[in-house]
Amino acid sequence: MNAIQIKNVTKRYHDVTALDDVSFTFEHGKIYGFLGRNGAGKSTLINIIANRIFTDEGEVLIDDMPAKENMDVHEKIFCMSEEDLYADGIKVKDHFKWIDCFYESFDRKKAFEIAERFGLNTGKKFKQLSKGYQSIFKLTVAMALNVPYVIFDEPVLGLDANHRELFYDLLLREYENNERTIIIATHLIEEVANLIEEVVLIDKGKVLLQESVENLLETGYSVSGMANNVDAYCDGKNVIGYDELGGMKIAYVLGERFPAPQGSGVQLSAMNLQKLFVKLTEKGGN
Ligand SMILES: Nc1ncnc2c1ncn2[C@@H]1O[C@H](COP(=O)(O)OP(=O)(O)OP(=O)(O)O)[C@@H](O)[C@H]1O
Repeated sequence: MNAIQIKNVTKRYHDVTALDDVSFTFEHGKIYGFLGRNGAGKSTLINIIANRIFTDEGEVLIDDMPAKENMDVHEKIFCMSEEDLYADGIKVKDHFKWIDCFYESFDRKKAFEIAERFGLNTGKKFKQLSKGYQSIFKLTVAMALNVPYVIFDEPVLGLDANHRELFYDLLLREYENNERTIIIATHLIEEVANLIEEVVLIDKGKVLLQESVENLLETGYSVSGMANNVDAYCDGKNVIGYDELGGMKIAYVLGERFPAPQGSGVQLSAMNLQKLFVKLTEKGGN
């Protein structure tokens, strides 16, 4: 109950298997980072959850109801993505008016407040907005909808650094006031590292890892020093990757962090989320 369950979902495009028997759950009331390299299958899964495309095998359940062509489910979920679903010639404020007519859960007052925070001119037509402001408009709509499940597919494309920070800040505040499930698919991992509670990492159509950020950061660390010292310390440990420069080596390790013995010649440091992601998914893109 109260979750998005992905059950044995497979999706193929001709000879490409975009999703390969994927099963996991987005629980209610958490902020997720949905991560993966280019072509990993993120948008495919998001589009399936949002009912824009269908699975070849398996199904998606939202609050225990099949998501496929189900209006009751439709009202619980909103997906903000790069695709332009808004008519070019309509002013932002009129878009708000129309959305208000179609979505019971749309808070028009909040939409205008958010627009003002971003400096979005609601008197402009959609096509007159810059790329960044078109994204801001779509974010504003997503944030002003009081639905239990909100999915952002690459939400900050085209936003400058100030607007990206404002978006993360507003999202967190919104979440604190109104707990719901927020799923953010992004490549800007470090930017969302402080925002997200749990990571789902997808790689070549399969789930590679689902873990809380806290656990990940606790169990991931790097070991640096002369190559032979690093190798000696890492013997028997779960090393997920290396960087090497001259005789120096850095090993990236997952697991319990045992203090380096005196004289071992290695230094242990925390590993950030982006490094962890890069090392886990390093072996070839699509
Ligand atoms: N309409 C389509 N027709 C054919 N192949 C497709 C189609 N959509 C996606 N694919 C393929 O499915 C795989 C997964 O693509 P998807 O867009 O889901 O990845 P993604 O993780 O969202 O990538 P990115 O981060 O680059 O947006 C890729 O190999 C892609 O080329």
